[in-house]
Amino acid sequence: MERPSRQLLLSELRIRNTAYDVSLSRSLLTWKRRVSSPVYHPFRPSVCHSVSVSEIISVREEEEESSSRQRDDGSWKKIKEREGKDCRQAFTVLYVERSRQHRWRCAEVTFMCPDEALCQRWVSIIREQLNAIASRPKRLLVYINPYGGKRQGKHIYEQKVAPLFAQAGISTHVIVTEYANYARDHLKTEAELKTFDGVVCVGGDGMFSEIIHGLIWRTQIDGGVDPNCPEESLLPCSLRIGIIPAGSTDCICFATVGTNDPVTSALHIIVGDSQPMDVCSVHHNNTFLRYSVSLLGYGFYGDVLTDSERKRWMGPARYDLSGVKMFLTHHYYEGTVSYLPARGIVGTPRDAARCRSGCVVCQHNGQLLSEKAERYKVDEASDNESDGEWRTIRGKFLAINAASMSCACPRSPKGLSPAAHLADGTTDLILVRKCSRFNFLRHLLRHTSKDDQFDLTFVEVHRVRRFRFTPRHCQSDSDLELDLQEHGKRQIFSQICRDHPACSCAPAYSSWNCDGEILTHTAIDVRVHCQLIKLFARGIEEPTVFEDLTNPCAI
Ligand SMILES: Nc1ncnc2c1ncn2[C@@H]1O[C@H](COP(=O)(O)OP(=O)(O)OP(=O)(O)O)[C@@H](O)[C@H]1O
Repeated sequence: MERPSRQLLLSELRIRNTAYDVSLSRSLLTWKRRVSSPVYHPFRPSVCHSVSVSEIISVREEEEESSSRQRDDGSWKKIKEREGKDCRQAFTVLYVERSRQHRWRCAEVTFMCPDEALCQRWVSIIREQLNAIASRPKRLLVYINPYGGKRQGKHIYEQKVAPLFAQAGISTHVIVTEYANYARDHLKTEAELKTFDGVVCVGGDGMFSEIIHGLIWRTQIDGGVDPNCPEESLLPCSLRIGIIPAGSTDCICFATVGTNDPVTSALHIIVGDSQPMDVCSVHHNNTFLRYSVSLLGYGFYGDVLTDSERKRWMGPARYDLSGVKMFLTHHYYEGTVSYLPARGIVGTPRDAARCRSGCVVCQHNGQLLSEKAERYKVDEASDNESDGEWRTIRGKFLAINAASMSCACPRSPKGLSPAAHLADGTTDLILVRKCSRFNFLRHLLRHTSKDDQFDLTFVEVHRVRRFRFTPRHCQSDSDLELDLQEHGKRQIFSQICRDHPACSCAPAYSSWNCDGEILTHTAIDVRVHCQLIKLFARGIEEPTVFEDLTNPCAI
C-alpha cells in the first residue's frame, strides 16, 4: 500500500460557521469536521472530505467585493456561501466532483482563515502544487465546427467550456472553421504547433477525424516520414487532443471518457489527462487513403453508410432505415482477406474484461510493441512482417469489420467488439460469412444482449496488427480499373439489383465505411500504429476507482 505523502499544511479553518481540520499533502486536500465531543454519534453525517490535488482545478483568494460581485455563469457552481464573510481571509478551491454515469462537475468550497497571512499561505502553496503538475496544458489551439450536430458548437464552447478554461488559467487560440476540412488543412500547413500544449476539437466524430488527419500528417512531414508509404512506422504526435462533444454521435468521446458531456471533457483537459490511442492507416496501392480509430466496415456497415448518405435530409433516423433496408437486401461480397495475427500480446477478442481507465492490457502491449519497434530499428533486416506469418481467408462475406475500439455507443452498448482495446496496437477483425437472414439477425441482436456475438459458426474474430482485403475481380489496382471499364454495364445492373431485393444477384462491390466516411477504394491495406495519438482523457473509469477516491478518509 502506498504511504501517505508528507503533510504540507495543517490548519483549523472554517467552512460557513463550522470548524474543520484542513490538511494539504502533495496528493490530497482533506477537510475534516472538528468533533467537540469524542463520543461516537451514529447519526452524525459524514464529516470528512478529500480531493486529489491532481483534480483541483484552481484556487482563488476571495476579494473584498466578491460577495456583491455579479457572476457571469453560475450553472456549474455548486456552493454559494460567500455572503456576509470577511473575504480577505477566505480562499476558494475549485475541484472535480464525480457525478452519475461518468460525468464530472466543477464544485467549490470556501475556507475562512483566522488571518490574512495564513490565507495567502494556503493559496500560494496550493498554487505551487498545481503549477508543479507538468501534464496540465497552459495554451490550447481550439477548433470549433459551427455546423456540427445541432449547430451548437460555438454556444457550447462559449457557455460551458471557455469559463472553465479561464478559471484554470489556460489561454486559448480559438478558430471557428469556415468550411469542411478547414481545421485539417490549417493543422497540416499553417498552425504554429510548437506554441501549444494541445489541440481541442469542438464538434463530432467527423471533426475529430479532421483534427487527427491534420495532426498526424503534419507530424510525419515535419519528421521526414512519408505518410504515403504503408511500410513506414509513423511518428507519434506530441500534442494531445481534447474532444468537446458537439456532434450528432460523438462515439470517440463516449469511448474515451464514458459520457458525451462538454463540461466533463473540459475538466479532463484541465487536469491534463492522457489516454493513448491506436490509429489505423489505410492505403491503396501505396497511396494513403485515410486514418481510422474506430470502425472499418465492408459489406453491411459500408452499405448502410452509403445508403444513409442519400437520406441525409432525414437526420439520425436515416441510419435505422438504411439498417433495416440493408438487412433485408442481404448482400454478400466475395473477396480475400489476409491478416497478420497479433502475437505475443495479452488479451483476446473473447475476453470478459473490458478496456478501462489504466488498462493493463494496453500498458503491457504498448510497451511490448514499442520494444519490438526499437529492435527493428537496430536490425532493419528483421523488420519484415510478411515472413510466413500472414494468413489468408477467401470467401463470401456479409460483413468484414475491423474494430480498433469496442465501438460502444448508446445504440450498441456492448459495441462491435466489446473486448477491443483503445491502445494495445491491434484491431479486432470480424468476419461474418454468408448465412441466412435469420442467422445474421441473431448475430446483430447479440450486440445488445448478454450473449457472445462471436459464438456463431459463421462468425470469426481475429486480433490483428495488419490486414488486407481484395475483392474478387480486383486482384490488383490495374485489374480494378479494367473491371470498372469492362464491367460498367454489370455495375449498372448491380445497382438495379440493389434496388430490387427480390433479385438474388449480389453486387460485386460494397464500400468501406471508415469511421463514418466512405472510402473510394475497396482493395485496401490496413496497418495499426500503436498509441500514435494521445487524448485529454483517461478511458472509462470503473466505479470502484472513484468510490475510493471520493472517500479517502476511509482508507
Ligand atoms: N465550417 C464548416 N462548414 C461545413 N462543414 C464543416 C465545417 N467545419 C467542419 N465541417 C465538417 O462537418 C462534418 C460534420 O461535423 P461533425 O463531425 O462536427 O458533426 P456531426 O457529423 O454532426 O457529428 P458526428 O460526426 O459525431 O456524427 C465534418 O466532416 C467536418 O469536416
